[in-house]
Amino acid sequence: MIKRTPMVAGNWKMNGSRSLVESFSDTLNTHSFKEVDVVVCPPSGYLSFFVAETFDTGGQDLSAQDNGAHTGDMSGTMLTELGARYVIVGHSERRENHGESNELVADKALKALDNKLVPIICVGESLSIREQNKVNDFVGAQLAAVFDVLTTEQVSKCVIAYEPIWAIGTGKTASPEQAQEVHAFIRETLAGKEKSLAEKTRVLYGGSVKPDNAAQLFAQPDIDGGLIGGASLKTEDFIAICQAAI
Ligand SMILES: O=C(CO)COP(=O)(O)O
Repeated sequence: MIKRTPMVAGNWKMNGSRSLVESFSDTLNTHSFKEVDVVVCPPSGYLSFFVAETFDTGGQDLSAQDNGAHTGDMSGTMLTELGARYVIVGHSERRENHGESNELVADKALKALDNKLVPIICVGESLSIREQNKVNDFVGAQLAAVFDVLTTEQVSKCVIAYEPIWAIGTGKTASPEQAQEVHAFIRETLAGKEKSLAEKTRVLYGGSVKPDNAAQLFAQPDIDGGLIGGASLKTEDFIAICQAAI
């Protein structure tokens, strides 16, 4: 049985400030996170202001292209040069607000790997999909698109994040049982490709994770940590969530 190191990643979305980056770095660096991998994903313009000693940084998106006439986009190489080790791909806000398809998300994951970045691939359903009892079909299709582009070996280098859209920023967390059910499905899907892939791959939960619900969620057998939005902007809350993952 392979032991997976838990992971907590903060997604600042389009929030924060230079002074928050500085105070965040100072406080986080006084903690040693030995048994949990801690990642902060700020808006990319802030990446180089981080002094990250006890944690890593990541981008929130990258282009599927290497360079060229793509105004406003950021390449994997650029993120790497700014010190990022991870990058979120396929967040539901990008899928919805920027029309990103399952196929484009898979291409972005591949581009991240090409640039030695660890992709955190987000999947998750809307409330209407859940109400139609189609969660597994929907999440299964999102994962299938990844397997169309990435080899099993490449998927083993990724992190998956299950983020039900109805739980993002709503204060409506999935219950530990609801989250575990989908995490188990994701792990079965990975096992369908290769047993060791399911054992190795970290699957995070995201959606209204707070210090008071994190421990219960992270205690589920198939939940390896969290992708945190709002609470990742409050240093003490974020640290408490990181500690709940150990
Ligand atoms: O979207 C999320 C992280 O990527 C979750 O956001 P909240 O934690 O604010 O619900």
